Amino acid sequence: MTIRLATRASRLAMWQTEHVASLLQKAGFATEIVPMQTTGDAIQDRSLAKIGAKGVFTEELEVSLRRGETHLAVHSAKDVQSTIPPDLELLAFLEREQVNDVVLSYNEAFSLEKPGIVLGTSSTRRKAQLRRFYPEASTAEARGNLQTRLRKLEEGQFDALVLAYAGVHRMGYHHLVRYTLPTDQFVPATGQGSIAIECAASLDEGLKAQLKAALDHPETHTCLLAERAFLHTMEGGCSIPSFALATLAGGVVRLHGGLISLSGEEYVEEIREAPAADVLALGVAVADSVLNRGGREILASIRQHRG
Ligand SMILES: NCc1[nH]cc(CCC(=O)O)c1CC(=O)O
Repeated sequence: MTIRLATRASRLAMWQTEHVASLLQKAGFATEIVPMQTTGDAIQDRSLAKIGAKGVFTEELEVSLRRGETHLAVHSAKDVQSTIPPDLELLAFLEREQVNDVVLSYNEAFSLEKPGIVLGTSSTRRKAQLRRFYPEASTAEARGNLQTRLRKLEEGQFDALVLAYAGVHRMGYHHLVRYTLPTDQFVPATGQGSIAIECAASLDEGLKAQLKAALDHPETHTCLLAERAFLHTMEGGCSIPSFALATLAGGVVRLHGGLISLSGEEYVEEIREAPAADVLALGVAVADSVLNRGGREILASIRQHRG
């Protein structure tokens, strides 16, 4: 049968969806890719923190799943809101790519230590982390898809650009990487580097099982459940500078989660471990600990700041 795949039309989204299609073809399915524009693609002049809406990159895709026009929606796991409506379901997570944030520049001699540098980023988390760990640098807004951001870098709107390695690698820009930022300081956003597969809850159970077997990477899935439980408890979408990275070794999940104020000054983090069977409780426990040790005050000040 032919599996219809809903996707954003950006080059990164199309690359990811072609990757999903090739895995499905190996499992014997025919595929058809159905690209669509999302609110997040249409609005390029404001930062996502200001748009504020949940699911700006996912909603149109979810509508097509509900109407039965497509079987699966392909998302960057990072862009998927922490709560999925009950008539939809996250079926699979693809094997995670290297999770780090990276710094790209056309200048081979680019240095993060040089005073006065301007770094382009569109993420409140990265802005706050840069303020904390590189207080001498300043940041500039860099919204838009990867190609738009790279063009802004080429035009000299900033000295370097901070992005997820996953997208940079998939788009073939890794020759511009000057720094791979360490994940213990630049802890990534929930889901970074993985591709999430969503379907309607009503899809045939036998078909769901076959699709999941073709696409899901169980270790990544376990880690993503921990990170998403953290994000859900944190009550924040992608506009809140929270971070969470789970890793799995020997059946034990280690979750590093936290929250940082916009200035980078307030910083609360927690690292805990639990058996893979207890990932949901682990995500909740790490988030509760962060909220109770100053995270609530950070969230309140961010909300006040937005007005
Ligand atoms: N929010 C945009 C977004 N969503 C997913 C990726 C990169 C790919 C990934 O992390 O899986 C990006 C760009 C970026 O943050 O640099």
